[in-house]
Amino acid sequence: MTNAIYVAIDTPDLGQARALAEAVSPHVGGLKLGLEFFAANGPAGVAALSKTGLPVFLDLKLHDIPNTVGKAVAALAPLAPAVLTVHAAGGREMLQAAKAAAPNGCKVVAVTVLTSLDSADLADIGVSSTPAEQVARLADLVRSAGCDGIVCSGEEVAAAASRWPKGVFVVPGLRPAGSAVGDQKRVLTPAEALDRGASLLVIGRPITAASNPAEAARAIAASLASSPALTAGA
Ligand SMILES: O=C(O)c1cc(=O)[nH]c(=O)n1[C@@H]1O[C@H](COP(=O)(O)O)[C@@H](O)[C@H]1O
Repeated sequence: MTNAIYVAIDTPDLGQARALAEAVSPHVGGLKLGLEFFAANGPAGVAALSKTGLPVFLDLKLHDIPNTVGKAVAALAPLAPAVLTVHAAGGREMLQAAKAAAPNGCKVVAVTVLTSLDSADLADIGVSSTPAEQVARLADLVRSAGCDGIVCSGEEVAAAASRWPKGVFVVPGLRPAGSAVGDQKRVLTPAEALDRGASLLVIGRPITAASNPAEAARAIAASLASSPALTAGA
């Protein structure tokens, strides 16, 4: 059975990242390395964490003109990420360029509406749609551009998954009941997100900021064990 949990290793410290990855590895399906880790450690850091043997989700949320994004994805290809993120708002040609440059086996998923945003934040940037409407619109764009899936919150994943049966649905903004929400605004528990159709669960601070990250990861994995969707995974 696939473990759908990808732990977000959000730290600039390579030693700490390696120790965290090793501690939680029995309880997760992969590692998510994002901007904080990449800005400090670059491709060499990604290669170092790949040695844990866990699949690596490289979350750089690329968003630029098509030529630049295509070349950046090509430059990242030797790292053989299992999953790579771009921003759906980069538009169709950018999405096509990213997918065309991605290595075989790499899922290119596009961020729709960040889980740290709500309707008021969307209004601030000139988007009058609700997060649900905007996610649906961008999911259709991402699909028609030939990418593999989207990143959205647990609130939108059921609707998105019903419209795209073969899509990969990455869901961050996850909090076990009672844990601190922090800067996230559209939040669900990991089990709820899995039940609603998430294929991959991105979980950071509920694991990494816990006093015992391995135990936190084990408990979250156990909370998913009764889900009918347990076999879902990237
Ligand atoms: O692409 C992502 O992974 C992502 C998209 C999104 O909309 N929201 C979001 O929180 N993320 C990432 O998911 C992780 C969430 O971390 P925690 O809030 O600590 O669980 C961070 O690494 C974010 O960069």
